[in-house]
Amino acid sequence: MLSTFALLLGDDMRLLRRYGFLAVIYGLLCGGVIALLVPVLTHLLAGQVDAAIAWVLALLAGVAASWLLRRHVERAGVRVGVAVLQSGRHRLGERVARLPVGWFTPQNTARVGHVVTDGMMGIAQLPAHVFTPVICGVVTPLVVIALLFAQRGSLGWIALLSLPVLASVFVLTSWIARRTDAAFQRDFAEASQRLVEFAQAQSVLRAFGGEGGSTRFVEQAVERQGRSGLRLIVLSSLSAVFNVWAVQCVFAALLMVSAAWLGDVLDMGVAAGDLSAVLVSMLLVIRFVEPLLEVAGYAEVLRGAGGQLRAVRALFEVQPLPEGHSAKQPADAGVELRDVHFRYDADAPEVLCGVSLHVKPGSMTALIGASGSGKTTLVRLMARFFDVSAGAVLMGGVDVRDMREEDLAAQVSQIFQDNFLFAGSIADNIRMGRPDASDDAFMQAVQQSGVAEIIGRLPQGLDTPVGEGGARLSGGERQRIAIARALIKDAPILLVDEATASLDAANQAVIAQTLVRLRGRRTVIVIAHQLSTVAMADQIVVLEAGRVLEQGSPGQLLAGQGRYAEFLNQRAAARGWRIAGATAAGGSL
Ligand SMILES: Nc1ncnc2c1ncn2[C@@H]1O[C@H](COP(=O)(O)OP(=O)(O)OP(=O)(O)O)[C@@H](O)[C@H]1O
Repeated sequence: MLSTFALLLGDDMRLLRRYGFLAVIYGLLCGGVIALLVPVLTHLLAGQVDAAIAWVLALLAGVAASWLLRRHVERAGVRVGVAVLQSGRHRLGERVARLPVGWFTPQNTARVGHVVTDGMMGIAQLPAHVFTPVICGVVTPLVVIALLFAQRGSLGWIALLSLPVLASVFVLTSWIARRTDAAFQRDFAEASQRLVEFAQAQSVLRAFGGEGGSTRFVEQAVERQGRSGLRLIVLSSLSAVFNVWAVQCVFAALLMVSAAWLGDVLDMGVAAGDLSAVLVSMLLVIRFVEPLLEVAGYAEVLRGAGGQLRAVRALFEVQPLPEGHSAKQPADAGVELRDVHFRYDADAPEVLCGVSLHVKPGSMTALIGASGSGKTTLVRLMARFFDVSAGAVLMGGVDVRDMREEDLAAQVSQIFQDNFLFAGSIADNIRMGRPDASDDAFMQAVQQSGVAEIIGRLPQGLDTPVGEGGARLSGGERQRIAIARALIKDAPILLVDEATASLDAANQAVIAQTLVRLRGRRTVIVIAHQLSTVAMADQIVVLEAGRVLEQGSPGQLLAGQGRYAEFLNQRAAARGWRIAGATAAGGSL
């Protein structure tokens, strides 16, 4: 717990240390106030009112001091909370910003969102609202134990020995509840995923009358979530009951010993002084148990907080890509892959198995291959979304792992399928490609990308807000803005995923024109889906199951009568089946 706070707070950890120190002092002071009750009660029970007055005054001073200190503790706790929300979020943000781009899957992005919002808020509230009663609930009983020892050894021993027993019970119950909670969170996430999937797939389900199967999956997931939710409720309430019950057992044991002592005093007619000692001890027993009951009540909250802290810690534990520090600049806009191997996870199969490739500066390379052959992975490695498992990716002769992030970013621009837009205006999103671009360069990118046609239709033109993630625009419009952003960046190497699935015919044409325009002026590496694109490439690379099957100019590959030629022949044979007007040059792969 503390180590996660240290990760979040950094230098501000001193605030937590100060808060902890004050909370311990406050717990000791509360114990001190209880200690003052002993002489007050002893004198009052003995009828020595005058002697009691000084102690009563000391007691009142102690109560006032602890009230004042409590305010300080609370303020210190709030300061820690504010530091968690400010520097903690900042530190987490810095960490997340250094993670590999490829790590940002929808699942991981949702994780970050959850941690930064609910998780951090929950953690920020811990010091002020949870830690203070818990720290006092541990420190104050320690003082009371010393007082009990002074009153009667047996009571002191029972109280002292009860602490490790209670700690074990709390740890055991929270371990059981934590395991059940983990199962519930897993089933909850799965049920939510199924429900979202079900909602998103409505058009398909209704068109194909396939609701039955999908509803069954949703129902099964919701049923599983219901079962694990019920188990969690039962076990967590049982844990809470068991914790309180354990404290009550300690209370019962202390009361029994006190009652036996009282019986001895009454039976044996010992001096009245002993009777007041028994009564004072009984009061101490009550003051010993009270804070422990409070701690038992917080066990569930602490367990929940533990989950949030673990989620934060897990984010800090994701390893960022090592930073490159070489000041060596790429010699040209060439790209080279040297015997590249890659797997997404250590225990996953290899997705790329020894790919070697040389892309000349200013040339155009078309990557083609069946779905899953590794085309997207290959261009992701060029943009250093991940690092290769073995081999090397070089830009202008420099290994991308040695390049500073800004140098690599300046070298490469991308037009991929999952283009993200920020919640600014269309102009903001385009200018992001190169904030210092001239107005001429900006307008050129707007024209060339087809954005001019979009803004002509919108009353606010370039100032139209795109909404969160570009939600107010169509997929095609988002794509054009992303193309404009890539064009304005003017990086020497352009990586393009010509994914036809997400492009309408007009946008396909925009991409095609962009490629034609840039051919020979920039190094273009394109995951090609259009035959026209493949035909104009200087080099075609055919991938199959993570290996380069064929590589060469369109003419060479055709002459080689390999997979590419086979594919073109199949296309030619099938052309008779195609709707009039579709030519090889206009078909899609
Ligand atoms: N983020 C990921 N985590 C784990 N495996 C992945 C991930 N992305 C892709 N893969 C796997 O890597 C392999 C290659 O995928 P890749 O997307 O590179 O192929 P592709 O040729 O681009 O396919 P497509 O044309 O369908 O986009 C596939 O088996 C895929 O399941």
